[in-house]
Amino acid sequence: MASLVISRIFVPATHRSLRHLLNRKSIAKFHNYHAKNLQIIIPQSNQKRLYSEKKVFERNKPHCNVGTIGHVDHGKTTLTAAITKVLADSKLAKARGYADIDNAPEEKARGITINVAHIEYQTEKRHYGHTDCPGHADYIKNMITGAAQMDGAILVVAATDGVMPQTREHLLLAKQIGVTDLVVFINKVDTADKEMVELVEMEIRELLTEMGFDGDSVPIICGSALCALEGKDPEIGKNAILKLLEAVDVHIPTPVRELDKPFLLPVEHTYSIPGRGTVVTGRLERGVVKKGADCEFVGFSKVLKSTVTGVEMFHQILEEAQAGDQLGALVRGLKRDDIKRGMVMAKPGTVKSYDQIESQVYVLSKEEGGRTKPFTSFIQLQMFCRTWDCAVQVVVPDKEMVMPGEDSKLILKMMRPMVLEQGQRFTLRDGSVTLGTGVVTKVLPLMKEEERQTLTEGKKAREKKTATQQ
Ligand SMILES: Nc1nc2c(ncn2[C@@H]2O[C@H](COP(=O)(O)OP(=O)(O)OP(=O)(O)O)[C@@H](O)[C@H]2O)c(=O)[nH]1
Ligand SMILES: [Mg+2]
Repeated sequence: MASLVISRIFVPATHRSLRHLLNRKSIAKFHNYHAKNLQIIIPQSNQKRLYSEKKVFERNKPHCNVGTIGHVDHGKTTLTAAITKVLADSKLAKARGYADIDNAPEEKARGITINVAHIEYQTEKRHYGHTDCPGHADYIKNMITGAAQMDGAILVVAATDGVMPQTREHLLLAKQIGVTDLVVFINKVDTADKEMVELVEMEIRELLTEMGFDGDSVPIICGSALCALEGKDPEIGKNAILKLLEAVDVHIPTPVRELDKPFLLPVEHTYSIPGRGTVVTGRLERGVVKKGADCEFVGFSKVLKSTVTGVEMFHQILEEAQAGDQLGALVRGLKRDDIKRGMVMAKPGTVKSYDQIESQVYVLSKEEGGRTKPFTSFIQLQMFCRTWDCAVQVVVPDKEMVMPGEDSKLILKMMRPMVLEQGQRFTLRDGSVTLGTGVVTKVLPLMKEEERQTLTEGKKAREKKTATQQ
């Protein structure tokens, strides 16, 4: 609910301590108002100063990207909040409340996570970027993008439910995207008895082995995120969280980053900051980005040139962003609407868009959550890669049809050209079903205009047909 604005405070440009002034509580106290009912207006000139007063990020520990995955309502967001709370006690994080993480109005109303959220914290050993993924089946698309940024994952399973459909699906997707290192947290042990927790642990180990993870040696920690968040029962609360973090420190290795390659950042979000310009965020896939670097945005049939005028990580200024960093880059001369999620920000001239590829795809079996029936050429699917997704038409080159559970060569014709490279992994979905996972084996020359038109017309005709059938 929007709060009633009972006063507007104009922060003067000449004030000496902006940071002090921007403390809502202190202004409210000074003016005798309730802090919630205050609107603070900052002139543009001050916003620039504010930016320059930001703390500089100290790179004194290795950076690692982790995140929470698992079935809806098993406690991923509660665990994320609990981790920051426990680490805040030793000044290694800023405590983030549950509502602070799920902060979109629809998320609050439905009590579920829809968008991925990025949170920062540290242990003694490493600095972490943590992605809290949604569990609900409707938001699998956001989960795929979220998991694509992780170096390792924390799988959350509620002891009250055990393994559920999205536990399986998330594990499978994580594996396909290339997240192979895992730690498991069995949550809600405050409401389950000991035998039940043991059963759930066995069930998880079995599932992990079945899916090709090392089920016997993946660390499984039991606890209650809610108890940790509420400061109750330290054995299953705070101490369990500390055990979990230790397991993450030890079992999720810091990946070797490709620092010497030209930089590439798949754009996850774009923001417009009044008085400053446009900021793009995402995880730097490779290379190093510095203030002043020339860059190019490629994708959706566009190539836009720009310059990076500032780099930040979790609201702190970075001298230089390195591969693996979850960063925000301020870019010159482009509007927020010019850049779209799914584009790639790269060193000029180093990446190209393609609309046809040859690939090798593993088609999931029915038991793995895939299709029940085989498919033939001309099926239309949705391809997910980095932060973009795009409709594609399939050509099966050397056989009649592809059965679930099979490995096959496929040619994919995309509705629009996007940045792709040989060796890149992707996921194919058919409506709400994950059909398969593949790797680009060869990029093909761009389609001719007529061919593209037939493709888009075919897509429209099919869409019309399904609409009339419904
Ligand atoms: N009893 C108990 N309840 C818990 C615990 N952890 C979380 N919960 C409750 O479980 C419900 C779901 O928690 P969330 O953290 O929103 O679950 P989630 O996995 O983030 O859900 P999605 O993001 O929507 O997939 C909330 O009502 C929590 O208060 C726990 O350790 N014990
Ligand atoms: Mg959540």
